[in-house]
Amino acid sequence: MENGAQQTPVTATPTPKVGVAVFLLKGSKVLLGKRLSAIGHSTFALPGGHLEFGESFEDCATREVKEETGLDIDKTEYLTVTNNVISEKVHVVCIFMRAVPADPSQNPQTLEPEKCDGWDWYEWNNLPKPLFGPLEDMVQSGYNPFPTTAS
Ligand SMILES: Nc1ncnc2c1ncn2[C@H]1C[C@H](O)[C@@H](COP(=O)(O)OP(=O)(O)OP(=O)(O)O)O1
Ligand SMILES: [Mg+2]
Repeated sequence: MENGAQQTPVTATPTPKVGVAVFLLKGSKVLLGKRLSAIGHSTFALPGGHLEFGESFEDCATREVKEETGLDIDKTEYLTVTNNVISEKVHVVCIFMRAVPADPSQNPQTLEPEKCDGWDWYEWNNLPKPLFGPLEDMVQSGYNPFPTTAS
């Protein structure tokens, strides 16, 4: 959000927000970046952000990945939702989506350097540490974002 129009006044009662995070998958790799935002500082997280008023989950995923990495995505689909009480003041219901890069040769760019240290592809079986709390919880629970291959 650029203009801050939807920001909650500091005096208001905290309310849950809706976040959308995207498992951008390339082969057996996933795109992660080290967060520089206050929430989850120095942890590795998926691209994503807050759902804007009137937006679909798919459009939010497409917009946030483009804003943060410059990448265009394809085959965007809903995966799951988690409820994250991150601190006394931060409660985010996070919608997890899955997508693939529209052009696998396109490299991610660090378009919001104040929010992310840089993007890279990581093997799902060799993820960097520490992961962003909500993502770590999913990994610990055995969650796998990759499509199951037909046997
Ligand atoms: N990888 C993730 N796992 C779980 N929750 C996530 C993940 N990424 C984001 N979220 C949730 C928690 C975040 O507080 C919330 C918003 O994402 P965040 O990256 O902090 O916003 P943003 O600054 O990129 O977007 P905006 O400009 O829309 O506020 O979504
Ligand atoms: Mg973000």
